[in-house]
Amino acid sequence: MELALPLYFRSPGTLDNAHTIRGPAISVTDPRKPSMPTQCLDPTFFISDRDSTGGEKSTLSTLSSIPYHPAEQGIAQTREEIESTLKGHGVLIDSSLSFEYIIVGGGTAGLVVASRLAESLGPGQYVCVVEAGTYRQDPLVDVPGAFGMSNMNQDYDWSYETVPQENLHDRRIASSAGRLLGGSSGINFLVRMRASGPEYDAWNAFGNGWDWQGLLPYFKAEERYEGYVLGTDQIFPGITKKEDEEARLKEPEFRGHSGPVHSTHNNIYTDLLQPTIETTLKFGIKTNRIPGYGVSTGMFNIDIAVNRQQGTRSYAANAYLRDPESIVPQSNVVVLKHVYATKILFDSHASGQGAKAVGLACLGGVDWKSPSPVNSLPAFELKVNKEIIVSTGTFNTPRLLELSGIGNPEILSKFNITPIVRLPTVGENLQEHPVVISDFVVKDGVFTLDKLRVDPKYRAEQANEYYEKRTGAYATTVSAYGFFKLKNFLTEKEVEELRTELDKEILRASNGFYKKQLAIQRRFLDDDDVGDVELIMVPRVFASDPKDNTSYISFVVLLPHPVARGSVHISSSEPLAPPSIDPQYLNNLHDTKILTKAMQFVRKLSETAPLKDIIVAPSTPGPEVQTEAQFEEFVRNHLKSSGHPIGTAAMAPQPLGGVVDENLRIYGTQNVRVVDMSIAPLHLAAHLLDTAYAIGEKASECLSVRL
Ligand SMILES: Cc1cc2nc3c(=O)[nH]c(=O)nc-3n(C[C@H](O)[C@H](O)[C@H](O)COP(=O)(O)OP(=O)(O)OC[C@H]3O[C@@H](n4cnc5c(N)ncnc54)[C@H](O)[C@@H]3O)c2cc1C
Repeated sequence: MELALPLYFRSPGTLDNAHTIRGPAISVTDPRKPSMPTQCLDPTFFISDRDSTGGEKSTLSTLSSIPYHPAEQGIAQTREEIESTLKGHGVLIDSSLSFEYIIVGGGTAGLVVASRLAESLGPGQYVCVVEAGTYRQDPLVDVPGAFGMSNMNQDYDWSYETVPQENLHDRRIASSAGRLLGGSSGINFLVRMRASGPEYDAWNAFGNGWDWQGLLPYFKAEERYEGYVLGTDQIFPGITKKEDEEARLKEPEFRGHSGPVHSTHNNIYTDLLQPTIETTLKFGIKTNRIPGYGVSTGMFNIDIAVNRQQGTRSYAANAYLRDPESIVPQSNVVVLKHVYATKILFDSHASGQGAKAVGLACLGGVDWKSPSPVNSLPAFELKVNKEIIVSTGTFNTPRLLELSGIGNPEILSKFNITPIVRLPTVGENLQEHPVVISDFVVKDGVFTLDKLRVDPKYRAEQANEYYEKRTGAYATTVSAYGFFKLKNFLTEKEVEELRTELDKEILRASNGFYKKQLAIQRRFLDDDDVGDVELIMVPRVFASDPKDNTSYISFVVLLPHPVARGSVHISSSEPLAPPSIDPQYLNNLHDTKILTKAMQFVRKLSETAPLKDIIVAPSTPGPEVQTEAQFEEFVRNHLKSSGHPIGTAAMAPQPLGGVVDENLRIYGTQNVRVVDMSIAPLHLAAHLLDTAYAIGEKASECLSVRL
């Protein structure tokens, strides 16, 4: 039976009329699974006629091409709607009523703070969350197997680009950051992990008192660990039953079981896992049953942010807000969606202990795909009683601070912004993990997640399984992640050359903060508990334009501790103008050499049994890429952003170049804090989601409201 898309999926101009879907007719208000957004469950999402012809579209890209927005989500809020939301709380714009706290940015860390603050407020006291995006109950967010599909899509993502990168042949690099309620936790790859202990301890080298042991309770506070269905010893070669049992015994010390964000593991493992792990073991890269217990090196079965019972992404919006869909998600949290903060407003009469924030200037109703002129948008101001918490993420936080007059006076004066707080390092110290991806064609009959793309029957079965049980390939993401040392793939002479290279960078470092950071990174090179390179095995095509009926194995190489430091600054005083993002990728030999040699290592892995027994040929880069110079050229042409920027409002002493103190308060202000990944002073060998939640949890305590 062929079925046209239900009416509310239609979006003129975006949906090709010929693009119909096949499958059993299922009512969108199907009562069978009332606890779950029914839209997510409709198996017709996964079955398109284009796919069944074996055409170029994969199931997942079909998923991303469906304009799936319940009407209210796509519509920008008008001033009237914003006013009525506020009125519902007894708050009138322009009245003398004010919020106790305003959280700018309803993202990963921001929603933690909003939720925890709300727990401590009395009747009639409100936290206001101002979020530029909206709540998206949507398969591109909710379905775990759709990971990555919303990236660089303006409905979900700020979709930034860097300035041309000199060392990447002037390429501009696509740079994602979530623009929806839940922030980047709603568009990321659902990976959950913590860095190794010494890396958090290194933050304390900047005198802020933050370290691994101190952060552990906050990691536990955010986590609802659901455990394994299968024992890891049954899944990962190299892990014994005894190790598995010991890990379970240690769980109470390291795992949280009653926090809001779900954590579990995949239940489907492809034919690529065993050979990958057996091959990396041959290079001395051990398997690790307990990453997150203080040492996150080795290959491991990653935790994923999936609510196993519902089969959906667990993220800041649906974990920390009780009911993110309603206008009043939590009794004393007011969430303003589609509202963009343009400026923190300060009391011009305050003197003495620093600038005092009294409110926030906002624009409502921004249509991000084609923003109207600023003066035609509803503008309003919110008043704050206690504090403003800036949680707009590493790219947008320096933008908001600079637009508000907090930053380097030279940059501010270029855009005729009067400096309120002179902090020359706002927007500096940008650190980002560069990644390079390669993939290989695998032999026929080897089971990979490409089966969803190449096999319509399997796809239909999996869609039904997801609909019925919320399990199967659509509830599955990537499993095998690992961090390892340079010595695992380089000779001692090569490692020594890289140490020397880093020593030279330390001597060249232009300021004390950077010098100190590099000295720590130099120490990390000799610490077996801190990874120098990350390897992710993606069990499907990830780098190539896939061929029909062909399956792939992909490897992502990521550099956890780059030497490169970049910046993010405003490019205009016009509040909607995107910031100028300059990560300075590969501006040094150290980063270039490690990434190049790691790519060569991946090729070597592919030529080593048992991996080589399932591989037919390299696809991207192709077999013609052989020499170190050719691999380096490949890296320059293909390097991508990981979505892991940090550091633009670093937590460090002000004389050293810090923007916030150990309580995350911005120097020179009385009541403005930054709570997001921009406060991290030094990068981590980890994906950042859990750390962002932990920062939010700890910040809530800094605000003296809980524990
Ligand atoms: C594509 C991608 C994949 C990733 N994959 C993983 C992964 O699998 N695992 C992992 O651990 N980490 C991953 N990360 C990193 C991790 O998700 C982020 O580091 C973390 O979520 C950042 O949290 P945050 O609170 O700093 O910012 P965000 O979560 O990005 O929140 C910032 C919020 O502020 C809002 N905002 C910004 N400016 C304004 C303004 N002026 N007014 C109003 N609202 C505003 C934004 O819309 C957003 O909601 C990924 C990141 C990306 C981008």
